Amino acid sequence: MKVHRQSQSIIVSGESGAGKTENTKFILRYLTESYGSGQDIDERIVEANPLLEAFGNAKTVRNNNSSRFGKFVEIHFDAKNVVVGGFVSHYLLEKSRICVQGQEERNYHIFYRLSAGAPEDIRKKFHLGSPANFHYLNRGCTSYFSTKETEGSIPQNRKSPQHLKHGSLKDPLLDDLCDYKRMCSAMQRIGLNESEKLDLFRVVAGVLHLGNIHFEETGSSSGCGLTLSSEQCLECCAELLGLDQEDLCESLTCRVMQTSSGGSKGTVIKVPLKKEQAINARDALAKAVYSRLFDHVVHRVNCCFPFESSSMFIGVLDIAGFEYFEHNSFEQFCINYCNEKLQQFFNERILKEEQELYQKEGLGVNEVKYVDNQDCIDLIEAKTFGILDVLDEENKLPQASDQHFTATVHRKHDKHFRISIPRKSKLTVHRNLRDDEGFLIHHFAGAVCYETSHFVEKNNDALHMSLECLVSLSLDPFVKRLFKNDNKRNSKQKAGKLGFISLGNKFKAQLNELLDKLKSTGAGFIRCVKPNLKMCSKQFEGSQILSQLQCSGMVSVLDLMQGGFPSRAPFHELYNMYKMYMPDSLVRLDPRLFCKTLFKALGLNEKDYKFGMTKVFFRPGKFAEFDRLMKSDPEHLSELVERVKHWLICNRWRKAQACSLCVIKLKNKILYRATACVTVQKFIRMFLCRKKYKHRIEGLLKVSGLRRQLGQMNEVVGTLKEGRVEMSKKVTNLEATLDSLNMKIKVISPAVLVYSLTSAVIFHVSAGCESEVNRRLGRAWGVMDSLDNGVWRCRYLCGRTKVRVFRSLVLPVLLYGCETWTLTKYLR
Ligand SMILES: Nc1ncnc2c1ncn2[C@@H]1O[C@H](COP(=O)(O)OP(=O)(O)OP(=O)(O)O)[C@@H](O)[C@H]1O
Repeated sequence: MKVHRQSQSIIVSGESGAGKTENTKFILRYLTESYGSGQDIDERIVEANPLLEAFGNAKTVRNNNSSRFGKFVEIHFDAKNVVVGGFVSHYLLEKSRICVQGQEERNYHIFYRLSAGAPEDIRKKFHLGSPANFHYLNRGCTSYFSTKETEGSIPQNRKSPQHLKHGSLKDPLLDDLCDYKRMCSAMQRIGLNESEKLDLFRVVAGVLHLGNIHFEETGSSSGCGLTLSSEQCLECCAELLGLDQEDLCESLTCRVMQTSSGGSKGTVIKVPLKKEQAINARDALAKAVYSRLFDHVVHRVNCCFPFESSSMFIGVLDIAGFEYFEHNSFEQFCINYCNEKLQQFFNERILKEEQELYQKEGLGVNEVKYVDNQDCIDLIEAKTFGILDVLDEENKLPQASDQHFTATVHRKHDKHFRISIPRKSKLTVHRNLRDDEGFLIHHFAGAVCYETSHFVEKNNDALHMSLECLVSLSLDPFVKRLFKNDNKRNSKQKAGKLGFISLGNKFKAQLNELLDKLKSTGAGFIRCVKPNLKMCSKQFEGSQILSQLQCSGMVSVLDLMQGGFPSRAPFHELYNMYKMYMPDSLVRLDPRLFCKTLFKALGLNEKDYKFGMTKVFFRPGKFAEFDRLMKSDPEHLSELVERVKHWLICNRWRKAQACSLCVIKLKNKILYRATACVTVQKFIRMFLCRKKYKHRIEGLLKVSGLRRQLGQMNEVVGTLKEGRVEMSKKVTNLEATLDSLNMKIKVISPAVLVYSLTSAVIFHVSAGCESEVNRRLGRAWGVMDSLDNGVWRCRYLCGRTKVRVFRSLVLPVLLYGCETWTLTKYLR
């Protein structure tokens, strides 16, 4: 960012448990500690993590501290590269976990940390107990993470029977009791006051009690009612969420409908819900409340490091990698879609753009093939036909069903090679699915079979109107605020109809916004690789590691790296970075020559770098090596400068000798084919006509013996065609010439290139007294180097032979335009 003056992003990716979050934390800490303002804003950015992790991370079978949401953390800097603030965007919190988890998994950490660590008064106030007492926790793992030291500090009545029987969970980085304290101090440090903290805890407890409300068929009607034991939970939940107890009960067991036709149009009626429907309503409410709470936590965190303006930012993206389980649902579908997009970005940035750059700069690196996944992205996100839009259409149908949606997807894409029916899966468990129960997508990283049951439900982010009204009119100002925007939407939503907010398309929009942002920055990638599935250190399972590298496109990248040059810098940037270490005589050099001279003098291995048209490219790690050499101690530096000077002179001399030989050889080789020719003599004569330059050029010709050499050159330039020489292009200064060469090389003929260069040199060498000639000489050699560029490009235009012609045309001019003794002086 400092060098390129451009915002940067770092995309950290990998499987669950590979280390994305840990590494993201290292990056954030590094940036804030190295470039922080020394004020508490730096600390706040780092301290936001324990809070976000408490609400958004959970124990899964793959990772004890798995982030169940994606985040993009931007650290903003001012013009002096000092941290001024931060901003966190979050993506796709896994909502299903709030209500149910796998047997060995847990709900979000906050539930357990609160149970294990909250002081007795909070515990009583929020009616908390052991995790085993809560329906939303007790179907998964109910044990706490603890260590030997903290195990004794957790009161027995807070531990579940599972914890008491099997002991606590162990992880060097997790401890629910300590983490509770850490989270509280993080809250304090980032500026949350006591009442804000309690608001968060109260809603968390409210969700737990909501889950304990159970229903039973009433028998008398088709509806259901609360079980007897649930009355107490209803009371707790209503109290904690600021709801009226009766309203809550009614909203969970009935749905308000408004008749839309007939004489009774507009009449509001209550339709009792069946037990299953009531359970769904309860879970939907719990998910909505918790996810709003999470949105609020992120929002609140963002308020802790505000900034008015910033010059640039470095963003770190930590988002779940490609996922494939035995059973894959809408969550995996979204996350894999996201990974397809990120992979495409990676391909474009690392492989496509890189190769295009190599080609443009003429490095001659072999092409690396990679799979373009645009077709898979289109399959998911294309308008009308894409799976996301098909799903939205299904959601809008009066009788939406997962089977109908699946059948439509298969019908619309029956010939698409990326999608097939579950029967085509290699796994038996998928082959047992009916055609309308799932689809198999061939992702860049492998085939994944998605089971489509609940896709329609999961794609809808809206709550039933009765429930939305209930919470958005809560007596608790905090809960009310969580649902503030919904209140406005309610007034527009028709009673009885489940409003529809497409989660899939919301995610698509978020993702496209994120990608636009990433594309506007310089991007770096960190691929985390999980060494084994056992969550233990120092064990490396080769085949698993290899498959992760293949999935993430690393194999193609390594191919490219092997033949490529991952670090690069434009000549002028290197020039600006190192000119302060060099004496004036070298600073006067053209940036390209300056760099070349340095590299040669330093004795860098020529395999480690390459000169392109505008940049110098390095093999991995070589730029750092070079930088270290340049920034070494002053004694070493002065020795280096002497070496640079010596190399420069020797090289010029060698070039001069080589070019003389070249001219003589060419003289004997080249056939004169052109009919209408313009000779060098002709254009020299034209310059002589211009009074302004006449005496200088004449003088120069005398001194340098150029005239004799020109005689030889006349023969050489037989290939220049008069009609293509653009005499009108007056070369006014060297830089302009080079600019115009770089810009116009593709449209002008090689003849013009030679003409422009030659004339530029004559102009400049002849532009002043002897010392000026010497000074200009440095520049003139710059032309030579630029000509090397020209030579490369010309290779494409007209082949090697003519390229040599160009070199030999210009070199003698340069050679005899300088005073030989200045060269030989150094050589001696
Ligand atoms: N650099 C590290 N040093 C020590 N332990 C690490 C490091 N990176 C990862 N780990 C271990 O691996 C575990 C998983 O890491 P992390 O939570 O960062 O994975 P993740 O890729 O973010 O997973 P998910 O996608 O599930 O969130 C950590 O809890 C820690 O135990």
